[in-house]
Amino acid sequence: MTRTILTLEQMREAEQAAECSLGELMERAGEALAEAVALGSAPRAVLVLAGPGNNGGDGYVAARHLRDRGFDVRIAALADPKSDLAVDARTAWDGEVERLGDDTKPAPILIDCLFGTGLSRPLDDALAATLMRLAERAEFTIACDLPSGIETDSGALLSDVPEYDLTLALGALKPAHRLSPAMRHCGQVAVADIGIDAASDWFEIAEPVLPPARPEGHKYDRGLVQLLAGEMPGAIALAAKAAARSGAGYVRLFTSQPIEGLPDAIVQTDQGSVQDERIGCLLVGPGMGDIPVLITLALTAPKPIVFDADAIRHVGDPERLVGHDVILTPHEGELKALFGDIEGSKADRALVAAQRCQNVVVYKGADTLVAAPDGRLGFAPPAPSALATAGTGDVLSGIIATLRARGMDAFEAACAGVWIHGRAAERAGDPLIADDLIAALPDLT
Ligand SMILES: NC(=O)C1=CN([C@@H]2O[C@H](COP(=O)(O)OP(=O)(O)OC[C@H]3O[C@@H](n4cnc5c(N)ncnc54)[C@H](O)[C@@H]3O)[C@@H](O)[C@H]2O)[C@H](O)CC1
Ligand SMILES: [K+]
Repeated sequence: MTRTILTLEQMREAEQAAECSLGELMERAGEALAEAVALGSAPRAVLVLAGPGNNGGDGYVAARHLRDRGFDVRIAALADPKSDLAVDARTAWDGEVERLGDDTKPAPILIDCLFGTGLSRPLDDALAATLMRLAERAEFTIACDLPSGIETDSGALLSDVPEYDLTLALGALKPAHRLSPAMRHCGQVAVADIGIDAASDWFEIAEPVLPPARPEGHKYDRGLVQLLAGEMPGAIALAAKAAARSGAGYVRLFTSQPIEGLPDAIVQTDQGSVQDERIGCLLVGPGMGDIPVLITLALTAPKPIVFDADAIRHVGDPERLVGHDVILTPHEGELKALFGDIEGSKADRALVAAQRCQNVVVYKGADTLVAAPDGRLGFAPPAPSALATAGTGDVLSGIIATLRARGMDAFEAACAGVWIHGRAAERAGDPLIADDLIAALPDLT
């Protein structure tokens, strides 16, 4: 199921538009938090850290529900509640409230309800140190909505942040749950349905529905991926194999020198035209090197194109791509080479890039994003860090080119490719090499 991602502003609007009262939202949030803890542990000692805002309010509610479920609950508060909702939640808790500090004793279960989406500045050093110490001493750590210390829209760490076992996102995912560096601190991320129902163009990329192959179809129905080789054969060979193993009907490589070791089914030729109507998608860039004329050639083709790696660096001006049907797959350095410095969070940068070239941009990294010029933004679910090895990007471009050639729309193909690539990495294990990803593709495509 696709999970919606809401910014701080959208979250506040959604809260106001909710059919129930804000108090009811907080009650559901606290109850969901207690439920999540009870699912993960038999009743035992719990320490709830409560902040001054509504995140703290959720903590008082959760404490009440956990005590009802037989947990031995302590609350340590940073300060008295400031918001009306949090005051009400505090009042409904008839147990003791400790003052949070250096001498706060740890417990096997730690619930962090210090700050959520309202965090506006770094935690004080002493508070951050206390949080780190208590998290280290706990066996099960859970963050309410967000780990405290994280900026919700950018995913930046404003101070030291523990790595939690579980983060319970309230109402919807926030950008920080799927952006680096914050995402690595969230642990497993579950979403609690508290009655907020907001639409957004931002979402977590989910398992794709791939186009079925027609039983009576021929090889061109399954897609002809046309690759243009450049100076270095290794990268384009990986992309070609990935394209073939992702279910392309036909993979053809224009190359002046045959590349050794490729399956015979991948046709290598120095003849042919990018004008061939049967081409489903062109792929240019892996191993291209310094042959920018390949970009000019590809842009004469009347068909969709994937530009990866060196091709991105050689486009020159993003506006050159306007009016063409292109998917760009830059990592950080390539994005900067083509678009220069763009202000804002990674999400902002991805969308600005897509706007400027009027095409789909797959902005790669530990937190890959897929941006469309119309404002849609897909956030990749976490993928193994073992993907940070040479050649994995070539494999991704090969997968995306095949999905595009199989008839998927550019944004859908890019999102699906990113999802499949991440799952292939999970299957390949750690450490992996790019070839291991290719071996995992047939089961996923
Ligand atoms: N969105 C929903 O539908 C619901 C969200 N809930 C929870 O409410 C928080 C957001 O609450 P808010 O009061 O806006 O913010 P916080 O609790 O995160 O903190 C605000 C509070 O803290 C002060 N502050 C900010 N940064 C610092 C700092 N570094 N040091 C000290 N103090 C700081 C700030 O001035 C405010 O006073 C959301 O995440 C959910 O957990 C509700 O449950 C209802 C449903
Ligand atoms: K929190």
